[in-house]
Amino acid sequence: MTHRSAAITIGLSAQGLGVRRGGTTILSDITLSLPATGSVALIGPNGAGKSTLLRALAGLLTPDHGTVRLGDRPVAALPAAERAATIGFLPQHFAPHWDLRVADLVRLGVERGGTASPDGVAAVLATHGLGPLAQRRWSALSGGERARVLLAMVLAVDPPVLIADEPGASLDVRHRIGVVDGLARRGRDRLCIVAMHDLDLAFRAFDRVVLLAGGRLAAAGTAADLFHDRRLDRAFGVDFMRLETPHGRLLQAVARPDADDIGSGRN
Ligand SMILES: Nc1ncnc2c1ncn2[C@@H]1O[C@H](COP(=O)(O)OP(=O)(O)OP(=O)(O)O)[C@@H](O)[C@H]1O
Repeated sequence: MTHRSAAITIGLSAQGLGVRRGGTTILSDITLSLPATGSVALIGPNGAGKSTLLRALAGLLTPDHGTVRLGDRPVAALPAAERAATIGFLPQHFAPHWDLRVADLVRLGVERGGTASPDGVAAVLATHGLGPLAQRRWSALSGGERARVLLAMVLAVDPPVLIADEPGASLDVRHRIGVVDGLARRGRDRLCIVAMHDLDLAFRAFDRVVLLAGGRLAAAGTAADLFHDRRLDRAFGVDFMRLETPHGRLLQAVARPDADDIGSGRN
């Protein structure tokens, strides 16, 4: 039985989402509707609530208020197997229980996707340029190599909805562009939501941008529209110079004269 064909025709939405942890409000009144296909960059300053929102959208965290729905079905009510086949989640931090070899980790992903042949594993390794690392154990990988293995495992399932939390954070510039561009391209026939700090990549590669600030939805819209929105400057506490080039949109951040001196540790 496959859930993919049913899920791909429906979007993901949140109504009145609120999350509190340790007596603190982390997310407040988030209402958001995302289509069945498209690439969505989730941006916002440190601590804005991006990871928390992604985990709530993936059904990995139970909100204190509101509901997340896949189409018209609450994500919380989906059987675990159906949710896992429908919503892929790429966490910011991951450690496997066992110190497995790369090929075995990829096999786990391929098996979850329902194609457990050795060819399937080899193809996934080749697609992600992981052939040379196939026999390496997880503990012997660099941070960036681990991120690429994790991505290969999740993409092997080929879920109709993919949620990724800063997948490019530990990657060098070539791999970051390759991975994040690849995720954005999934938006042509899937829904792909990616939290990221690289604003240039967000505005160049993604259809839509969602801006979080202080646990609230500060703005959401097409990348073209939001690029010019001054709420960006307010959310990040800087002034952006906006450059539109043949290669994409670029934001050059300029510190405000009255800004706190974050690097000194005195703020
Ligand atoms: N279990 C918890 N208890 C208390 N506070 C928490 C808990 N989990 C997260 N927070 C706080 O909630 C806020 C949002 O965290 P979250 O990780 O969602 O932000 P983020 O936008 O992903 O940040 P970053 O860009 O730094 O990764 C932070 O201030 C964080 O310290």
